[in-house]
Amino acid sequence: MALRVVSVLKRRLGGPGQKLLRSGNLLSATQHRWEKMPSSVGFPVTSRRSFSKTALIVDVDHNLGIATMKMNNPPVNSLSLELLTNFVIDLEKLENEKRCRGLIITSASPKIFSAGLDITEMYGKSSAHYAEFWKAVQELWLKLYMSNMVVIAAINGSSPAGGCLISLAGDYRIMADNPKYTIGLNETLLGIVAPFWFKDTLVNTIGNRASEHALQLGLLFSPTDALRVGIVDQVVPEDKVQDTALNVMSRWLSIPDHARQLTKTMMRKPTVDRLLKQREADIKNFVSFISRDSIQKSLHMYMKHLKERKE
Ligand SMILES: CC/C=C\CCC/C=C/C(=O)SCCNC(=O)CCNC(=O)[C@H](O)C(C)(C)COP(=O)(O)OP(=O)(O)OC[C@H]1O[C@@H](n2cnc3c(N)ncnc32)[C@H](O)[C@@H]1OP(=O)(O)O
Repeated sequence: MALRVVSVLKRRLGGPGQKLLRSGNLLSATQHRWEKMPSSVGFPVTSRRSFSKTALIVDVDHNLGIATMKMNNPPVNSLSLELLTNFVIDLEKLENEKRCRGLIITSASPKIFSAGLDITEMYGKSSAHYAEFWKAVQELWLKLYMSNMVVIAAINGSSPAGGCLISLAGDYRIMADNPKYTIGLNETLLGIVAPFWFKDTLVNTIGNRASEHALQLGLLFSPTDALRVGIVDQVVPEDKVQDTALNVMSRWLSIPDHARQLTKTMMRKPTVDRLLKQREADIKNFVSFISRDSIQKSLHMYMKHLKERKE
C-alpha cells in the first residue's frame, strides 16, 4: 500500500518532484540539521529533516513536500501552553519553507489524538496566565485555519474539544475506525461553553442544525457517527490512517497551490476576521468566564471525575 502511495505521489507531483524522488538524496552542505533517515512509510530513502521540541515531533520530507507533525505530550496530548506555543512556532517554520506544501497532523500517543485544552492551565492560575493561554489557543487556530499548506488530520485516537478543533481547522479529516475513539466539541459536559470561533469552525464543517445539536449536548461521536454527521471525511482501519493521509494528500497537492489557497482564503477569511476584529475582547471574555468561582469549581470537579474513573 505504501509503495502504491509513493507511485501515486510521484505521478501527481510531476517534474521536479519526480526528479527529487529519483535522486533519493538531496542533502546539501548548507542545509544544516537535515538527516538522512529511512522512512517509516516505506518511501525510498529521501531527503528528510526531523526536529523535535517538547511535546511535538516534526518530520519534513522535502522530496514529497509533506511534513508530519506528531503531538507528543503523554499521556493524552493535552494542549498545554508549551505545546500550543511550540505548535505555532513550528507551523510558522513550515509555512516559510517553500517546498513544504502539505502537513499531516497526528499523534505519537496510542489511542489519543488529543484530549483537548490542558484543563490544568484553566484553573487555579492567575488572570495573566489565563490571558496568555487563551492568546496561544487563538494563535494556533488562526495559523492552522488559514494555513497555506494542505492540512490533513490523521486522527488516530480520541479527539475531544480542543483536539477536535485542531482537526476541524484542517482541510480533511481521516479517523481510525475504532468504536472506542470519540470526537466532538464536548465543552458543555465540563460546564463551559465553546467560544464562537470554535462554533463557527464546526458550523462551517457540518452546518448549523447539526452543530447546535452537537454543541448543546456536548456530543462525542464514534467514528461511524462522526462520518455520518460530517465531522470527519473518511474512516479507515487503524493501520491505514497514515497511508490514507498520504494518498489523500497527493490528490490535494495535485491542485495548483495558488488556486487552492485563494479558494481556501475566500471560504475561511470571514470566519477568521470575526475573531481578529474582537481578539482582545475574546481574551477578556475568556479570562472573566474562566475565573468565575462556579466555572473553577466545575473544572475542578471534572478533573476529579477523570481521576476517579480510573479507581
Ligand atoms: C468563554 C470560553 C470559555 C471556555 C472555553 C474553553 C474551551 C475548552 C476546550 C477544551 O479542550 S477543554 C478539555 C476537554 N477535554 C476533555 O473533556 C477530555 C478529558 N479527557 C478524557 O476524556 C480522557 O482523559 C481521554 C482523553 C479520553 C483519555 O482517556 P484515558 O482513559 O486514556 O486517560 P485518562 O482519563 O486516565 O487520563 C490520563 C491522565 O490525563 C489527565 N487528563 C485527561 N484529559 C486532560 C485534559 N484535557 N487536561 C489535563 N489533563 C487531562 C487525566 O486526568 C489523567 O491524569 P492522572 O494520570 O494524573 O490521573
